Amino acid sequence: MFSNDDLSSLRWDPVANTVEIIDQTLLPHTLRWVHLDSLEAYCHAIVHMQVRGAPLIGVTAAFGLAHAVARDPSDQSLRSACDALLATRPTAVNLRWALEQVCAEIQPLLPWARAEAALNKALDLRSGDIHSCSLIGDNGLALLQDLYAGRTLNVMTHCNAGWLATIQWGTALAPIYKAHAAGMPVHVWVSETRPRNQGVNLSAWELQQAGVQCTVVADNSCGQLMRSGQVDCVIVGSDRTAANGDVCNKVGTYLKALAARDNEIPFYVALPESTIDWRCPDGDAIPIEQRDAAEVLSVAGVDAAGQALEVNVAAVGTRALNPAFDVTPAGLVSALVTEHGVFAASAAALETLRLQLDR
Ligand SMILES: CSC[C@H]1O[C@H](OP(=O)(O)O)[C@H](O)[C@@H]1O
Repeated sequence: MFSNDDLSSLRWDPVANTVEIIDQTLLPHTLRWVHLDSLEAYCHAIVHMQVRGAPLIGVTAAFGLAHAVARDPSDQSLRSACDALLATRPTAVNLRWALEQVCAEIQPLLPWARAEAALNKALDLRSGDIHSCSLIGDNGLALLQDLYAGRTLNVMTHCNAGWLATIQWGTALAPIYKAHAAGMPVHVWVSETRPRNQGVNLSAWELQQAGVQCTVVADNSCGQLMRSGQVDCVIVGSDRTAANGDVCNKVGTYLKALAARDNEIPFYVALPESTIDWRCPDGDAIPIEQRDAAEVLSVAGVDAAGQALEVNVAAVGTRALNPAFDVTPAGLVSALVTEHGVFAASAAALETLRLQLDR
């Protein structure tokens, strides 16, 4: 699995000198690769969730900055491109992290040297993400093996934290792919994840492509599945984890963490170091993206003839609120699964990691 770029969510086209991304708003019904050939196209792709998922947002933005610098390497161009990309979505810290990584690399350089250095940095971040997510898979696999008792292991996940949210492997789904590859019988409860349906649209598609058994369930049925003993553990991703271990992830994560705690089920968060915000003291300091209410009031899909359509599910004039994320307090998280190992969701454990990494 993941032996080629066809199982990557973003690939570099050296001929066209642009990246190609999968337009995730069309999945699972249509798999379409799209060239991003302007800074506006990169920003549009992130704002409208053609690409989504914290690590993928960061890597995409890095290539977007490299694209802008290749056209105008001036300090002003660098600043305005960073501002435009940073303004696309507020919650996933990988966006800021990736832009800072590229800027740190090229700001000291003379303008004529910046374009190549920016592209090389973006390519490094892309390959680094693949490596980090593979290691997250290895570290998470050890936790699944500890839980495995000779029968199918039932893992619940929320939203999509698979390879579509990163470059390859994913974060929350990486241990599942590793377990499947190792021959462990594993089944995934895929929570649909209203309102953007990343679970039913993306995770279910990914897992089926990989031959991993999965069942889509309504978000609201997950508590009963846990209470009736049908869930061995929950694994989710993160968009920003604070220095005290609080986890900001797709809205609905907090409710699953509460149900898991009530049923004494391990609740794991899988994330790369790039998703830890060392400057953020706790979850209350994390900006929660408020998306268009229309996403709650309508559903997109295809009709019986396979034609794309969007239907309104509420009466005209109905009001809706659409927070895209929530914060799960560190005390509800059993462990943080990173590329550097498994850590307690606590300020002390993360401080140990920070010192280990010299951040
Ligand atoms: C591996 S990060 C995945 C993370 O990103 C998703 O948010 P969105 O689809 O809005 O970008 C969700 O929170 C996932 O857990």
